[in-house]
Amino acid sequence: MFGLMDGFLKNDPVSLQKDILDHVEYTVARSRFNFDDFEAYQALSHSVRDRLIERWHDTQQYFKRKDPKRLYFLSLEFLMGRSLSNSVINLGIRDQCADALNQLGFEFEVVAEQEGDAALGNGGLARLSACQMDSLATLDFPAIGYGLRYQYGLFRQVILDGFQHEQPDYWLNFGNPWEIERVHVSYAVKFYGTVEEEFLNGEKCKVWVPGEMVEAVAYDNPIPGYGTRNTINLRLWAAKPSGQYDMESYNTGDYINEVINRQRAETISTVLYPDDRSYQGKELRLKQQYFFVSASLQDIIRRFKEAHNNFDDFPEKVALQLNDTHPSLAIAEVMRVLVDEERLGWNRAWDIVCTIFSFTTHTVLPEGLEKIPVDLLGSLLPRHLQIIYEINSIFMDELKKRIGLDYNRLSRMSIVEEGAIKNIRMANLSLVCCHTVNGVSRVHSELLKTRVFKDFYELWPQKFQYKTNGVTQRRWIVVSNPSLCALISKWLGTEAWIRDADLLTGLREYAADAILQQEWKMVRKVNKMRLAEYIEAMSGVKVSADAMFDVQIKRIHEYKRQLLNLLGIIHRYDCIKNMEKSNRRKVVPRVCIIGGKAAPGYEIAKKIIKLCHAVAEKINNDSDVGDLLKLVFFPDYNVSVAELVIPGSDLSQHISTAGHEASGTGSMKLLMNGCLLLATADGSTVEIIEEIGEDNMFLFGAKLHEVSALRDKGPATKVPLQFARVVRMVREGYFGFKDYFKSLCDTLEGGGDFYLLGNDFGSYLEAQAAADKAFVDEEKWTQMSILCTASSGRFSSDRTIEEYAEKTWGIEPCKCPF
Ligand SMILES: CCc1ccc([C@H](C)CC(=O)N[C@@H]2O[C@H](CO)[C@@H](O)[C@H](O)[C@H]2O)cc1
Repeated sequence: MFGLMDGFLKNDPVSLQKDILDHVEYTVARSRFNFDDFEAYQALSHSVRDRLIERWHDTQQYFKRKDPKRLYFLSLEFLMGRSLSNSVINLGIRDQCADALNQLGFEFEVVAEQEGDAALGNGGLARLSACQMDSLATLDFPAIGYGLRYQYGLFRQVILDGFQHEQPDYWLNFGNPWEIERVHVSYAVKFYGTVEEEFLNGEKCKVWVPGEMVEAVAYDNPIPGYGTRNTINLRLWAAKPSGQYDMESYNTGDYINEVINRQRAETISTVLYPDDRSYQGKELRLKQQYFFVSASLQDIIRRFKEAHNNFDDFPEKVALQLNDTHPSLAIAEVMRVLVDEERLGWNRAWDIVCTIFSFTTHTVLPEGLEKIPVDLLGSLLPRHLQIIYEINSIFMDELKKRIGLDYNRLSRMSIVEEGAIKNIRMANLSLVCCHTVNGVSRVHSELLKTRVFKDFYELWPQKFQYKTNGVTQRRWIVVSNPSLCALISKWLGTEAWIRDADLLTGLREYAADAILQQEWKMVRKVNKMRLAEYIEAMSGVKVSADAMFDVQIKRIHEYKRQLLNLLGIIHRYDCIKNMEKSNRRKVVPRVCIIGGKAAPGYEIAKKIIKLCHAVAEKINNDSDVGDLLKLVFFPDYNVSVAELVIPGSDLSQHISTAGHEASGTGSMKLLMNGCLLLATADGSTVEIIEEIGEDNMFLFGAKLHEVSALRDKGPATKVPLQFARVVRMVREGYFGFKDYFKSLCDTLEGGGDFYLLGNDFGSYLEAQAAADKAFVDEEKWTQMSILCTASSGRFSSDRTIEEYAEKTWGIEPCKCPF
């Protein structure tokens, strides 16, 4: 087992014990003879942090010496969750830590629960970034992640009387042992001001005279690989008042205001924008985007210049990944630095920029593409607006040569959107500049080629690729489901699958093996009982671990159709109520679990959460139905809740209207844990079907190519009676709040139903009935469950990263030898 000896720090339980007690005394400053679970967590975390720092130093030193081409992953969101368990597992010292704690009278699991989530992101995109950092480290790639160190992460969801309330997530309240403040790594970031023309050695050049300066200070978060010494860096920027003092105001004795003004600077990195739908074109959001882009690029160019003095080498040493359009101001920023500061000349600068940038979009809907009002950009970043105009006019000229004067197409492709409000289309800027553009599943990329970016695909087909998302099996099996992890290793006779998920296919031959089935069922039962305990503690609802645990856990969105799930539950309840008592023994008991946050301003999504509670209130207190059906809403769904729910899930729902989910990654985590999927053929589910076969999952609903025709049919679409009935039950107040739910019902009837819930309701109920039928055949179900895990290897983020490294970034592993 690796990890016995780290650098200077030893990893045997006695050494760990000593380090923990030293940190209790000297870091946490509590008596080593009297400290509680939280202080034990702090002390252990600092002991693990020390070991991360050793590996981090060795890795960075080695990268410095080898000077490989590096990947710089720019993302405004990283949903890291907890770090303790993941770190000790990737360092290979979990058991030693548990032993050390035990000897001090503490339980590892209890201590690990003390940690709060680092929730610096909204949902899919943010968690994907975190999974990809784990794979980049494990595969020894020389990479750095850059982002923002929000003081407030994604809001805490508090449910009062069934309504979502948002509470600030001040996650740094008790400090954060997993970050290292780098006071010496800081850069000034400029805003506002004007652009002057000056002559420098006879040449005209542009000089940006800023109106405001803010300091960006680095906080480093070591990211350990699994089974390797490589530990890479996630560098997050925090805004601090800049050092420059406005002496003027001091003279006037207006000191207080001066301090308050300077304090304002810090607001830039204060809070994460919690709305993962569209862009509100808010100035603070734009300031956040430019702040982290400018600091990151200053850091990247400083590192490059330490070893190079010719920018022609830049593309050989630097690959810049734009995680959606949020960081795409980086394109204009590199141009500004290379043209205005490094004086490289426009064309040479543009050639470099077009060689270093690649772009991933995570959005399907054109209206989800980011646009920045020209006025806003012009006042905050006047030089960047000039540069984007220049990029666009050159592009438009080239385009006219290529496609002639097709004004509709020219205006569709223009980076500048004319109209009442002129906007900059950040996706178009990214498409014009980046050498590679990809969607996050095969279906998604087809939609980009045929719809969203059709014009650009026809112009530059070679730029378009797809990289189907993945998730890390380290966090989503080894950390969150240790008993399943041990069982898999036992039957495969190796732990190599933890670094090579394709080896999971080795389970296929044992899928019908009675002994494995027995052990598999046992592992799942224990995880379900743990989940049942949590449900009772959290909601007071007693659930039976023998029931089918049916889960839908993801952000609340109309296109993800949590409402379809709820209408299905109402139908199931209604059927049970109207069923002969004698027939009830044929009913498959269900515990329905729904979890997810709604963007604070997203009213319809909030009504869906309320309806879920109203329906639960009715069903869970109906002794007539008893254990046959329970509905539980999991409040404050986050990474840690997912780690608890996923191992105990029998069936999971991924029921978005076809053509709306770019990929989906929750499905992959559940698949890895042997949970069966009830799904539409959307996003990455299409590739999951190919891996595990239609007969190992429950499919339903309109196919992608059918959706637009069905929409055009509108009110003519025939909806099953059951659908009209359950909608009427809600509309007529069967669950109360009649007026409050009216607008929700209106989205489904009278020609509405944009997401085709009515059209898909029939096949949805059939799929649910098929799941019931399969569940009672334990052998069959367990076989299907084993095959899900066995076929999940392709959906490891290791495969995703290897594809990016080879086909987009052109980077090679750089494994730290010692
Ligand atoms: C605040 C604005 C904003 C807007 C969109 C977003 C993200 C792009 C939304 C998102 O998370 N998209 C999801 O990305 C996942 C990872 O690729 C996919 O699996 C999901 O299908 C997609 O919805 C974040 C923030």
